[in-house]
Amino acid sequence: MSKILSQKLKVALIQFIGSTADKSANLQKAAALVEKAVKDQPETKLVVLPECFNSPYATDKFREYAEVIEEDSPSYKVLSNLASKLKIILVGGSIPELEPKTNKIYNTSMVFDQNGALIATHRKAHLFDIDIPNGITFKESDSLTGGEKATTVETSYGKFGLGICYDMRFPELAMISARQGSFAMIYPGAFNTVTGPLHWSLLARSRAIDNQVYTLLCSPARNMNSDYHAYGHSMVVNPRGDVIAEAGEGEEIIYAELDPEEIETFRQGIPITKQRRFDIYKDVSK
Ligand SMILES: NC(=O)CC(=O)C(=O)O
Repeated sequence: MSKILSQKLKVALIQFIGSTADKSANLQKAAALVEKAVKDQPETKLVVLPECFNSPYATDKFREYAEVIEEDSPSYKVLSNLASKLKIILVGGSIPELEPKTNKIYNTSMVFDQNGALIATHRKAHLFDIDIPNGITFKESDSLTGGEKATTVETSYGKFGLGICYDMRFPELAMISARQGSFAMIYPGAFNTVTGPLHWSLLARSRAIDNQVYTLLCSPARNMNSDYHAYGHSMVVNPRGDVIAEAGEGEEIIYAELDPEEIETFRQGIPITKQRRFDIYKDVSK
């Protein structure tokens, strides 16, 4: 049987502050760090950037920083060039996207392959509208529109599912991708100092063990000069639910090796992927 991940895959998650007011400086910094990640550990083949990696994470700023997704838009150009120059799969965190036909704004992740081709986009499907008394109030739907699809990305190594931040609270997206044969779920995400300690690691581990896949969460580093204080703690969780790499709160690049044997071994030991009772819950399994 062919493996869902074709070979061992070294990944890097770039946790950094890209939320300053100067978008082009944020973009240049992201590019420099992606180059550094691959230079420091040349076997790295997949790199992930954080949610809103080149703009403030603020509902009143999304429109100002938004880009149309097309070949000559600034983020597209930089990410595509990096991916082809470094011969990596690049999960470009997310950016505010302007859809020119409807004038709507989305929170969108672009993924590029080793040739610099855009192979997927995912629009954050579940908007972060929450109100925790004495905690945090945030309403992405003040300026954003939610995406309409689950996203599974096909690469030369195998498939992975892609969600953005709040999407990870909804197990269905991960379940759909895992059942399509994904080896990992990747979530650029910016939890905060209220919800991060509560749920970040728990959700990463839950999505991993629900589906026996790797889970990769890539956060911005904490910026105390911005209004939104990202949690940090970018992490990689293996299919058994162990955190195998974790950042602190500051700027940091973390690495991990994803191993197809590990997926197979965990799945053989606890064979939930073969024990599903679709006769009972077929209505939620598609
Ligand atoms: N920022 C988000 O989209 C989600 C988040 O912070 C949370 O779910 O908590």
